[in-house]
This record gives sequence, C-alpha cells and structure tokens, in this order.
Amino acid sequence: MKLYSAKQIYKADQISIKKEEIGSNELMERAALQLFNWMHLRMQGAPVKIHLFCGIGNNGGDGIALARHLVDHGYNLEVYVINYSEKRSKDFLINLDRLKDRKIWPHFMNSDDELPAIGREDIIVDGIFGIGLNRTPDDWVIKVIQHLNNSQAFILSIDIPSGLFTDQGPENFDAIIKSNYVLSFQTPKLVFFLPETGGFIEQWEVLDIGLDPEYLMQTETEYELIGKNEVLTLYKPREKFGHKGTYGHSLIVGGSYGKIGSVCLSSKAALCAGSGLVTSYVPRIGYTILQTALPEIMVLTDLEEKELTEIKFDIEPSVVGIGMGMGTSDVSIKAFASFLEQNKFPLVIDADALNILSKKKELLKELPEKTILTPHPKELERLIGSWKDDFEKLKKVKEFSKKYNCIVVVKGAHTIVVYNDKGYVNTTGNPGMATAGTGDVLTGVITGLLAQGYPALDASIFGVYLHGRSGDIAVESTGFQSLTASNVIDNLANAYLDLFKLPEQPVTEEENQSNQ
Ligand SMILES: NC(=O)C1=CN([C@@H]2O[C@H](COP(=O)(O)OP(=O)(O)OC[C@H]3O[C@@H](n4cnc5c(N)ncnc54)[C@H](O)[C@@H]3O)[C@@H](O)[C@H]2O)[C@@H](O)CC1
Ligand SMILES: [K+]
Repeated sequence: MKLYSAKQIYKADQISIKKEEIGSNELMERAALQLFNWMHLRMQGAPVKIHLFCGIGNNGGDGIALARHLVDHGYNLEVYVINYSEKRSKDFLINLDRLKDRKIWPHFMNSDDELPAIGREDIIVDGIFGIGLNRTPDDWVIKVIQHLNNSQAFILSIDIPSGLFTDQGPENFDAIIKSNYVLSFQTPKLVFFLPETGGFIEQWEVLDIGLDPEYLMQTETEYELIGKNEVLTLYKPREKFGHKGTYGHSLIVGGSYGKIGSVCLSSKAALCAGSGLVTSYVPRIGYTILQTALPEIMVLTDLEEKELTEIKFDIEPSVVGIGMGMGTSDVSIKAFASFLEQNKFPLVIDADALNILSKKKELLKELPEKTILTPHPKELERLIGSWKDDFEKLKKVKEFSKKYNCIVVVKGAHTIVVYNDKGYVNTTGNPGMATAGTGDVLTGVITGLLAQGYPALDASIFGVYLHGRSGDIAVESTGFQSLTASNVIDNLANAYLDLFKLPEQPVTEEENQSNQ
C-alpha cells in the first residue's frame, strides 16, 4: 500500500474534483458520511456523550459535517470550534451554515475560554487540525489538546491526530493529540509508523473517499506499507525438479566465546527460511555446540579457539551473513577487513560487523553492490551519525544507501527497508520480539532468502515481513514476555503457510444448519 504525502493527497483531491465535476464540499460530504457510518455502525444510537472538537480548516469542516449527521440520528452531541485563526475555510463555512439550519450552535472557543468538562466515559472526536497543519499550534490550543489528552475519554481522530505534522517531525510533543483510533482518509500517513510519532496512534483505519484511482495508481510514493498482499508478489514457489543445490548455500560467519548461540540462531533461521545448504563459520569453541544443536548444518572453524582471527574458506557459498556475536577485538577487526577486501559473495551484515564498519568507514567502499545492512537504532547511529528526528534519520539513511549502493534495514517496531530514495515500511511484528537473538534470526532469514535467489531488495522486504509474522504467530501461544528468538524460528513454517491462508469466511446459513 502506498503512503502518500500531504502534497500528493491535495493533488488527488484537486484532480478528483475536476474529473468528477464535483464541488470540494461534496468530497467533504463523502468524508463526513464515511465517518458517520463508521461511528453509527459501532454506536448503534447509544446515548454516550460525544464531544466534537473542530478547527476552522477542512479537517474542522469534516467535523462540522459529521456533526449534522450525528444530530440527525439523535446522538448526544456537543460541538466546539477552536477559533485558532480568522481564516475559516469555504467548506467549513458551508457546513457551519448547514448545522445552524438545524439550530445547532457550536461553542466557539477562544484563548481565554474555560475548558469544558469531559467525563472519562465520553467520546471525543478530534477534528482540530488535519494534514494542513504547518506550524506548532498556539499555546492556548496546546492547552486544549492537553486537556483532551488528560480527559481519559476515548479519542477518535479525523484523518490524523491533531498537532501531528504529516511529512515532518514534531516540534513540540505536548501539542499532539493521543488518539485511540484514527480514521485516515484514503491512505495511512508515514508518521503513524515512525518511532517518535507512532505512539500517538493506538489504532488506525483507512476510509476510502474515492479519490481519483488513476492518479493514485500512477503516482510513485517515497514510502510503501508492506503487508501480505505486497509480499505475495515477491514469493518464489519451489520447483518440482528443484534440489538442495537449487536453493543455494548460506554461509553464516560469527561467534566468539560465550556468543556461539547467535550463530546457531542465524544458521537455523537461514535453514528454516529455505536455504538449501547452510554452513557456519565459527571459532573452534563453536564446533561441538553447532554440530550438536543443528545436525542439518555444516561447520567450518577458525584456527583460534575463542574468536575469529581469519575468515577463509574453500567453499562457494551463494551468500554470506556475517557479524553476529563476532566481537570487535583487534584480531577480529583485522579478519573482517581482510575478508571484505577479498570477498566476492553477496553479503548480509549485522551486529559487530556493523560496529566494525562504523569504526573503519574506509571499509564501506569494499562492500559488494546491494549489500544488506541490518542495524538496530544504536548501530545505525554509529554508522550514519545522530539525527534530529525520524525524518532526518530517513534522509540520512537514503543518502548512505545511495553513496554505498547498499540496502539498509532500519530495525524498529515498524522496520523500514531503505534502498536509494525509497522506503518499505513493515507491518508485522510485536513488542514481544524485543528480546535477545531476534536480530540474529532476521539476519539468518534474509541470508536464507538471498541464497534461494531472491533479489537483495526483495529478500530484505520479504525477510523482514516473514520474521515479524513468525513473531506474531508465536506470540499467540507464548505471550509478549516469554517469546524467545527460537520461538520466532519455530514459527517460520507457519509464517510461510499463512501467506496462502484465505481470510476466514463468515459461516453461511446452510453450513450452520448442516452443522447442527
Ligand atoms: N484533501 C482531501 O482529499 C480532503 C481533505 N479533507 C480534510 O481536509 C483536511 C485538510 O484541511 P486543510 O488543508 O484546510 O487544513 P487543516 O484543517 O488541517 O488545518 C487548518 C488550516 O489552518 C492553518 N494552520 C495550519 N497550522 C496552523 C497552526 N498551527 N495554527 C493556526 N492555523 C494553522 C492552515 O492554513 C490550514 O489550512 C484533511 O486533513 C481532511 O480532514 C476532507 O474534507 C476530504 C477531502
Ligand atoms: K484531526
């Protein structure tokens, strides 16, 4: 699913109005009707108190138009207009008149007005600012926003939580509505998925207001949201006459004294992701551990007992996944540097290998094209330097990706795979996966996919999705706290099977009767 920018949404809006020969207020009416239907279906006329807060732009206009439908259906409604500017939008005014025709008079709130009492059982509808916000709200408006956040009432936001910019980072976190539910028009917004701002949205849903499909389809976006539909187009089915050689050979390099487990996890994950063969390359101490833990896997060892001192092998792997548990001792740095200088195989680089790259940036030029780097936030910071906000971070990652022609997997609650100017935002995964070893599993999965011939970008996007989906399936039986990295590996099979599961269909009346 594409994630459109505010500019693109405004453009789609204009094109739709022109093509369909409708007024902009008709589009607003469509939006308001969608909002109303959503609420009415769930509330079924319940007499709960609804406090509807509107701004004076089109987001407020949506709110005012919604108010008319709610009133027409007998809902218990109080409407407030936050008068933060004199420049009321045309469609806001049209809808205000329509509301007044029904003898409904909103409370017009100005800077020195008292804030209304809101019960914790009430519902707040937030239509103060939409995608048109272009500066931090005035102090008194921030006080209103804080008042709503502190009320403990359920907050339903129209289009986007008020106070959140669509395409830039926030300046003041106190100025943003904390939404329980966002009904977002046509497209979710990128900020819903970024670590700094994602917490302002508990749940979201898209309401289709029928913006011009042709424009939406043809328009390239900077970010895409990755769900099952998107990865299904990447999936490569197995061939009947395939053999283990067809599905590649993954070499997993890493480990040191006390950290052989990380190599076990990556190696097993590569195997379960479908790699035909897997070999692990570890210090000698890892030999018995790996051979005992993973009978399907071959093992090569360094001459040294406890750490890697030389990465040399006489096999021809399809791909090398490197770095987990490797440490950053001087000898291991040297081993990694000379490996990079001679290596000709595709690479997935993680953990300590990333830290070594950060310390010795001159090694970055040795990376084969489309090398995949999988940093967590701290590793990323060491690699690209610090950032002011998520948008600056993504800009820096894009520059880095272009400079070194590499793919960067920016790990987080919504991992974003970045290549060149484009970002792919993952939707699977859960907080239970914030546990030791899940990163090693991800490296293994991506390595295993590359081995099978997935192009590097597809392997990254698909690998991140599968890893998260395995975690989501696992957590159903483990709960968040007890989920382990091994549980994620154990559910890779289920994540694959889940790709082809159809959504559950409602039981028909006939089936119901025959079951009785
Ligand atoms: N574009 C579309 O396709 C549609 C948009 N609709 C609604 O329109 C919204 C966008 O409306 P607008 O562009 O009118 O903008 P908003 O309603 O988001 O913002 C109000 C206006 O206030 C001004 N403003 C921005 N920041 C301010 C600040 N900090 N203090 C004071 N004034 C400030 C701006 O001039 C802005 O236009 C969307 O979020 C959505 O809710 C819907 O009506 C349906 C169609
Ligand atoms: K809003």
